[in-house]
Amino acid sequence: MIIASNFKTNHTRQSTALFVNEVNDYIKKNNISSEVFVFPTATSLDSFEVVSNFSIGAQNAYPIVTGSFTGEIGTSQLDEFGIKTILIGHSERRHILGETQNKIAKKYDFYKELGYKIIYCIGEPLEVKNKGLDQTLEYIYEQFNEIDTKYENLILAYEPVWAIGTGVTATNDDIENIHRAIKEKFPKPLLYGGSVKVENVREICQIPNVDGALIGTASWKTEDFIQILENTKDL
Ligand SMILES: O=C[C@H](O)COP(=O)(O)O
Repeated sequence: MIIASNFKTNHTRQSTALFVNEVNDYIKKNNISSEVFVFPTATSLDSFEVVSNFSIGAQNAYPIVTGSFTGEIGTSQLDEFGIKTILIGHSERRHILGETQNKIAKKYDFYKELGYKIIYCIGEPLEVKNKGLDQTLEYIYEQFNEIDTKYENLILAYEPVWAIGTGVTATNDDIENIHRAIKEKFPKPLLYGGSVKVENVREICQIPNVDGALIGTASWKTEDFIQILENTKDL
């Protein structure tokens, strides 16, 4: 399984370090074989010493080494901490921060050329979901425009926008149908994200074509994230 925690705009430098160290200890002591990712805020990135199946990634970065892009970070800031994993295409960046598909594709190409592991997010808003499965898939496929889906270090994450941070998880049938369709077209590891919780993570991770979960809200307390890892460790 692949289990990822996206901190979004939560946690401080200090609480991130406590979280990462506790999770690392748990993974080590319990021989957890899942691939685990944590995406802290940019200000909380650091040179954490973690086991090989645990990676710290960037929630976002600009496609540049260094330059004049106020408020952004580039690869020289990521290199300082050995960060080689990045989230691209998250719905909050698409819909709240206005990243277009073209900009996302440029960022994707830049980080692909550098060999980063990319967790690439796709997902539809409620008004699209309400039009039915065909239109939902059509919308999702457009989010692959100009994206090299054959890239070896690519992990996909299907996150319906209406399920993110709302407490409303997609139904198992919805997840199964969408994951089957995406997987047929793009055979890459595929995570589900959107109100995954301690209580439902195991069931969701057992749906066919679900290779893990990308979790926000329910992953921010150390004990909850550890419980999520515990609930999925044998899958
Ligand atoms: O990146 C994570 C997703 O946006 C899911 O967030 P959530 O678990 O709070 O719904």
